[in-house]
Amino acid sequence: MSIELTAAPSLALPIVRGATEQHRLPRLAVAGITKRFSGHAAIDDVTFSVREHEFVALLGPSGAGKTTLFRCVTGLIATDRGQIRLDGEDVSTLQGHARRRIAVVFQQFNLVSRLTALENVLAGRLGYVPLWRGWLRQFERADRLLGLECLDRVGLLAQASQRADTLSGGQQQRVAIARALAQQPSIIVADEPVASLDPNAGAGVLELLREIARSGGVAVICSLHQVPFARTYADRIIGLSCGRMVIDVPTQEFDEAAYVRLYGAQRNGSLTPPTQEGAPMKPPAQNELYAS
Ligand SMILES: Nc1ncnc2c1ncn2[C@@H]1O[C@H](COP(=O)(O)OP(=O)(O)OP(=O)(O)O)[C@@H](O)[C@H]1O
Repeated sequence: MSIELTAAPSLALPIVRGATEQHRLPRLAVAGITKRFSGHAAIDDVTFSVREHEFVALLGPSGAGKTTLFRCVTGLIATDRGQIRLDGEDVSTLQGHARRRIAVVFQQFNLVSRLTALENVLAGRLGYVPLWRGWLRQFERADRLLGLECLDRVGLLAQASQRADTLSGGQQQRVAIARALAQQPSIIVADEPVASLDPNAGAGVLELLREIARSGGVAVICSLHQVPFARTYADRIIGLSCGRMVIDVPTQEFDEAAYVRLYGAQRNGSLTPPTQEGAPMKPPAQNELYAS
């Protein structure tokens, strides 16, 4: 298929090489947020930021508060205390288009199975077109071209007219990422995006998210249960335990002590222990990627 992309709003942004941490703009800034359910703090005084071009992995045991944190960040639930800013704006005040700058990728893809890959991607444009156009699925040419560009970006241009429910799990998650890109987001919040995928498809999806962060101005924060995946793909690792943020380090500094702080003592010996306390661990071997 040959397409002319010049009419569509472009996703192509220059790769920033050599840009230091200080030069990168904070996309998401979370300051001292707390969320309680029936008096119990699911997240407690959490502070961190995610900068443009950054891929941050959020780790933590079950019940640590990862989903609650994401629900606060995406505005699905209100916090009891603290502030969340997107590109400097208070998230709780964002309306319409501005709210679409936070895109979410779910574990279960959340595609409409009877629609094509392209139609699913165009759902990412719904906040940008008049309501009646969305209902009738009558999108402008520029939106359709943008949708195709997004599918091309995730390697699925050839599947544009294929029904979503005929795609593999890995392909469906790529369509979901293309839909997120169609929102032209400042940040992509990915809630366990590889939990339903086999190791190779999962690695492909994380590689794609990392590439999106690096080559565009988009920031990515991604919760994971696979520590080796986080160590392979993330620029930075933050960790929640019992609702509190206990780790916020560049990935190469995520050592044995950090692992134990988050999860307690290792039971399966899947991560190579450091030679001395606090020393960085070796990058994981391919067969370790799904070990923990
Ligand atoms: N709507 C709710 N009402 C009451 N308690 C809740 C609610 N949502 C979350 N919680 C509680 O908040 C805590 C954190 O839950 P959360 O789902 O955020 O953890 P998680 O780290 O995402 O877990 P997992 O990795 O298993 O998905 C848990 O104790 C949970 O029971």
